[in-house]
Amino acid sequence: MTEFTGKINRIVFENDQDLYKILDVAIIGKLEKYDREEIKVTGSFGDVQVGATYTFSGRLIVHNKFGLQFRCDNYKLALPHEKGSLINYLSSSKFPGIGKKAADTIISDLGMDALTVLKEKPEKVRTLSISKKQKESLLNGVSTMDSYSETVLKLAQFGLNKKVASRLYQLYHGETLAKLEEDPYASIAEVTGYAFKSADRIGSKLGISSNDPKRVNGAVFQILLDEVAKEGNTYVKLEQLLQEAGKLLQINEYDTIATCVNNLQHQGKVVVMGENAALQEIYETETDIANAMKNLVEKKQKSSSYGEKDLNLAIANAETKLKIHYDNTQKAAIKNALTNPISILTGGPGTGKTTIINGILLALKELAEIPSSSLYSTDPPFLLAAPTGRAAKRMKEITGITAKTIHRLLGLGIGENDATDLNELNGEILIIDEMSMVDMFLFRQLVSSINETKHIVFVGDKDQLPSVGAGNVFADLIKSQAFPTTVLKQIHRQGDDSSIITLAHDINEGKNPQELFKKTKNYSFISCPPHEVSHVVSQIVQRALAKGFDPDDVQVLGAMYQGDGGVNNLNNVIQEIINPSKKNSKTLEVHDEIFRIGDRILQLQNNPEKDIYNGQIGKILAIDNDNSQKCMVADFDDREITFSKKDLFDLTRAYAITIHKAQGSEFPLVILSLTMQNYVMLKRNLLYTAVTRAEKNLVLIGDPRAYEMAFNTSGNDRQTGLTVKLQKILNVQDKTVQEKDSGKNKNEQEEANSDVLEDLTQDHILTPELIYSGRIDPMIGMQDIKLDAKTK
Ligand SMILES: Nc1ncnc2c1ncn2[C@@H]1O[C@H](COP(=O)(O)OP(=O)(O)OP(=O)(O)O)[C@@H](O)[C@H]1O
Repeated sequence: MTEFTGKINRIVFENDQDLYKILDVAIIGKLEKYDREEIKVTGSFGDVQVGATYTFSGRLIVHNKFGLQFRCDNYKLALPHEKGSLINYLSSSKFPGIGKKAADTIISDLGMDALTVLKEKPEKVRTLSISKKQKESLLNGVSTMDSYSETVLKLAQFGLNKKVASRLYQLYHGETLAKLEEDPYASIAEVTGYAFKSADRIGSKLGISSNDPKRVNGAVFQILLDEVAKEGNTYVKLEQLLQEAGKLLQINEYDTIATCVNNLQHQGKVVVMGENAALQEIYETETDIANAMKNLVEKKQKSSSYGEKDLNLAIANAETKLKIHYDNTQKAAIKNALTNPISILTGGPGTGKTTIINGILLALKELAEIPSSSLYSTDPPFLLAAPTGRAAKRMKEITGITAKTIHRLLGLGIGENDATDLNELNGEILIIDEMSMVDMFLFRQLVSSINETKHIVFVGDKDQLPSVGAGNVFADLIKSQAFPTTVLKQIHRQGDDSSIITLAHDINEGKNPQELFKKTKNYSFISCPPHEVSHVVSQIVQRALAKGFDPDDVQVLGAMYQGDGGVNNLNNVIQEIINPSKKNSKTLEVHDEIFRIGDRILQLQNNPEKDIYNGQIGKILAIDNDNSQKCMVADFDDREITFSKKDLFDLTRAYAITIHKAQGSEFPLVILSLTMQNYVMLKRNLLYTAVTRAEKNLVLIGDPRAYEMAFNTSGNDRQTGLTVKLQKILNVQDKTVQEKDSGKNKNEQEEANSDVLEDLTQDHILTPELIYSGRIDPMIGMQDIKLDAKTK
């Protein structure tokens, strides 16, 4: 470790995302083994000031391109040592309101160590004969004197790693320690990696007691957050919340926990509705969606209504153009789309969803007399979008009309755009495909960006796995019965691949389980124990390649990353077969994974800037180890995308991927592995989603019991509140009553609607009094636990 003092001449590079900076520093005194006057210093820095002097510790390194640099691990502000400089520093912009005279007073009263003294004993400020405002300014300046290294060191003593400490610093700057010492639990979820366990390490060092409200609040908050992030649920049963919080806190004072739930409610962080509790933000997301949907439905009057005769004629013309005959359900779907402001289309593979989208567009073009020139322009009146690039591409291929990812359509995450600056959506029609993949947050942004669209059609397969992000929007929209919905059941796809489709529909309907284990032309089952999965997979892959399959067409799917038969291990095995290491070939190593040129890769996060999305598959074209900003180039759907070293954390190899990541993609040959190691995940919608990824061939391997279990366990059971909110706000139940009681006048009806709105925002929030008045018993379900403890 070397140390030197220097003055920052300028900040050459800084990054908004983290604290990494490159500084141009003039050396004061000497830096060992370096004889020039200036040096580039790199590392993580807080709010360092140009012109200020710091002591840097670290080591000299040789950068491939830029030569000798100083990599700084730790640094400290070097306070001015002689009076003139200290006066200049105190009267600088860092301490607004303090001039040379006040600076002189401070030094005369507290000496040359004034700043250190004030940092350690801020109360000494009282002894100074300067104004109140100047005292405040002085203490402010002192508290934010760069303390990044100090903060990281202190947080390391609390067991926080540098990454988390840096993220906290980025948020709170010089006040990080003060914030955490005041309430370590209040920052849970503010930065990635800082959860209850981290907060609790600080809490216990600070001597915060186990039932301290701050600690209890933190645990309650953590349980609610986990429920959203891990389970995708938008609320938790109060009983479960109290139990789990008790477990996390290791206390059984459930009334204390209930009081804290109420306090969080008063603070506007949690909402209690009946016997459930939700994070305020999540509750509001669902409420916003319900409100936006209501507004869209109310624009009904503005949506064009076409006569039955014209509709039939337009559909018949579309049939002629496409050379098909729509069955009656398909025709009903097209009519639904063209006569309602919002409609829904759901169906399994091969039921004709894409063919119907085409029909809707062809018929609408004729009915609304849209000229072809505007239809095929870059800004068409028909807005087509899907959550993945792949699905958008398919829509475009089939309809010929521009289709975008939802992110692109909204301009989300691109450039400076934030949630308040989204594109306004206007057009004759908006069609969203692969709706099951859209989570509640993206959906809220989508529906709140719609300005004038006469028709909106949501298309998808409600029985697929729900979105990766929280909520179960598509299923909830359908369940609410608030929108005309067509459920397609008839399979239209014919040919070699149809046995897989029949199997998929059987799985979905829970019919004919024996079909899973049959050997057909398109699919077969191979039974093997978990420790043999990787061997069997490698045999099948080799056989498929020998039979002439293109390596890009072979996709292995699993349920989990870890374990012998997990996706990570399978990637190692298949990479060695499909893309083995060659002498002198360039490789990149990230997180124990080796990437080679030619590797198939998977993007793990949405990256609207690069226009690549979670679940998208690409192929590595080039690797440059010496260029950290452009270390990899990969092909994603015929576009060359450049990756920096940091971007690589969002990539993994894609020879084997999880079923969740495969949503929205299809492959000619799918090899699916399921064993009882995947116990917790074995649900029908997982198996159904996996099987429907296979276009032509499917090999099922693993434990037959695992397949049976998945077959017999219903899925799509997220706890969400959207259905009820939609039904209330759109008065779904009352609609039937209204039909019977059509005598009700308009004013009465409007009154009823406004009651519902009120009910949605007010009545569902339980006050603490209500909890204690017996509607919610904070001890619900706890009796058993106590009993258990006693019997033990
Ligand atoms: N009414 C019909 N008559 C004849 N063929 C049809 C009809 N409807 C759909 N098809 C054909 O069935 C096949 C599947 O249709 P389509 O691709 O639209 O289904 P999908 O629901 O979008 O399926 P997937 O989700 O698997 O892509 C296509 O080849 C399509 O041309």
